[in-house]
Amino acid sequence: MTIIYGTIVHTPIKGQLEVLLNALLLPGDTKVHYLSDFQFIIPGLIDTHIHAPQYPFTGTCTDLPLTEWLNKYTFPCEGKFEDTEWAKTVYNALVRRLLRNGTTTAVYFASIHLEATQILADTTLALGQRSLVGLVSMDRNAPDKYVDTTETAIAKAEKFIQYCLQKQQPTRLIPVITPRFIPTCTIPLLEQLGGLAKKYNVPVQSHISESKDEVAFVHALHPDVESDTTLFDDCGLLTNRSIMAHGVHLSDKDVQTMAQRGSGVAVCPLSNAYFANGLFSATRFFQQHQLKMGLGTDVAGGYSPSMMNSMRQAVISSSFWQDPALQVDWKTALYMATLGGADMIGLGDVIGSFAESKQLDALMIDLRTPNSPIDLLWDESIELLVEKFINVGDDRCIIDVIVGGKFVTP
Ligand SMILES: Nc1nc2[nH]cnc2c(=O)[nH]1
Ligand SMILES: [Zn+2]
Repeated sequence: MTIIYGTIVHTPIKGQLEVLLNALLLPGDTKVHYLSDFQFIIPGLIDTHIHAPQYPFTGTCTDLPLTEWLNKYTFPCEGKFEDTEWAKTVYNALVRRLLRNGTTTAVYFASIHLEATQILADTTLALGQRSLVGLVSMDRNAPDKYVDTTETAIAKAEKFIQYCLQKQQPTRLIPVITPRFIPTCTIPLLEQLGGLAKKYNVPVQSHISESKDEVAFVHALHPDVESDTTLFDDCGLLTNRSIMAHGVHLSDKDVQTMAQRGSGVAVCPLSNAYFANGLFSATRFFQQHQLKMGLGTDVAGGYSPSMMNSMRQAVISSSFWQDPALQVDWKTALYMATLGGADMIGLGDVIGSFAESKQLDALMIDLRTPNSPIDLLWDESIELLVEKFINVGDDRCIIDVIVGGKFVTP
């Protein structure tokens, strides 16, 4: 058995940091880790929205509006995952990179390929990352080489769900129904995916009211439909396990509907800065509708695979609201990246904060590690140390990564 003794920091209540000087009991070997004054433990970070097959072009190609970006860069890159060797190479690199950056749970969009999506699921299990994985469904408005028919899309989605369920790892590997977004899905496809979500009681993910061009595209396809929200709802895709990315152009009525269904938004502030043509009203939607929310990187629409950059961008972008009451502070960003995200993805009883009844997903942080990006020049309270880590720390400060009580540091 391993005991970690030292400072533990988490956000059990939105906007509030709790610091515990305590001991954590871990199943495993028989060592005692005593943390130094510059080390502390925080919950593992949860990326609630990331596109695994877009990892090769992360950090480039953000020069076009969403629909042009999809056609020029994204669909061609995702299409290459027909090649299973390529999928193994990329997914192995990605999952390691995410673990190194403290992402202990990730909610993935894969591609339309069954084998490559199974490889992503296997890779997360093998490397010890908790994951929710979706095989992408689309049956129109995509290149001929990278699109399914309604029938093949449904058959693949169902096969992938069965593949994951048969692994019997209900808190480790969860299959997700994944209509890409409304423009690439016919209504029969959306309805049948809603049927699968119900049949297997699995989560749903998609993109919702992301950008001006996306909203216009949906309006051109469905002039009589009020919004993405009403169409998803009509197709049975807004459940208490629905994870909808972006939501920058949701109306209050949409948010009310989502909140009533128990659905949540994966807020992706970095990619919103490039594609969304607006700011997400996180604080207002939480206060007025108690909307569930997590944070996502949205790689590669977001240029960074690190959730630290998502947290920072959540704070930075919210500073553009004139009203200080609408801004997001770093503690709230940490909450969204941990317990907020856990609640939204249906794992709030399992991970996201420290409690005896929960599994232990945690990061060991060291601000005095060799090569640390942080110079500590005077005495600072633990709260200031955590704030410094959130704002200027990086993977060099994350010295250990623990999932389910097991060290999975790459
Ligand atoms: N950001 C983003 N939005 C989308 N909408 C449909 N597909 C995508 C995608 O891959 N990334
Ligand atoms: Zn996305």
